[in-house]
Amino acid sequence: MKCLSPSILSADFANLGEQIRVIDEAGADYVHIDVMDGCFVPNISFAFPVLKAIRPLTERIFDVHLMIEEPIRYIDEFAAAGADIITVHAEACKHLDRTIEVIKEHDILAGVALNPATPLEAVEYILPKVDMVLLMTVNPGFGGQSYISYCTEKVRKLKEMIERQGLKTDIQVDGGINLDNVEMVMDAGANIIVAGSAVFKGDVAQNVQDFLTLMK
Ligand SMILES: O=C(CO)[C@@H](O)[C@H](O)COP(=O)(O)O
Ligand SMILES: [Fe+2]
Repeated sequence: MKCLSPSILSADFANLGEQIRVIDEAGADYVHIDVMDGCFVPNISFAFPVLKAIRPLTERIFDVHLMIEEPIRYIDEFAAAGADIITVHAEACKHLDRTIEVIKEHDILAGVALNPATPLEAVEYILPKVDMVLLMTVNPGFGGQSYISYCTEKVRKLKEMIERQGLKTDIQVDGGINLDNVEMVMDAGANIIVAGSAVFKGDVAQNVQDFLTLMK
């Protein structure tokens, strides 16, 4: 199944509720929520109060990407705030397996994210326990950056690793995805597409529809 997950990091925060309504009505499957702590990444975004405020506005899947050190400390709160998927960075967890177990205790989906330069071996043993692997295709921390080209090969290799293990794990790509490269990453094996600036710059509803057309 292919899904579009617009990243609200690039939304107009003064009109966040309205922008969520627009992506929902235009047919976006997920809402990608980037949480940054100023420690794991050199930027700070938002957390529980924002999730709680927007949760009643849409029934779309809340796809929460935690760019925070030791996320195990906050899983319960993100689950209570309405997350449907919680993705943690392998690089940020001292005990990745335990962190995934804690997410699963909430009966929600668990994802593991890797920075561009982190080898795929970091997820090899945890793959059977996770629902999704998020491959960062830019260095995490900011929207609006350019896609790192070596990541296409990484998506392909991850797809092979998943198939070798007989799994159907989702592959999410995140960073620098636009209408010009979305087909390339899907051909490589990605099926959950995050797009921030490419959705929220210009006509948001039209951008969502254009992505969905290419993703059919
Ligand atoms: O996690 C992140 C950045 O750290 C992303 O989700 C970005 O928010 C994607 O934005 P674009 O690269 O699509 O503009
Ligand atoms: Fe993200």
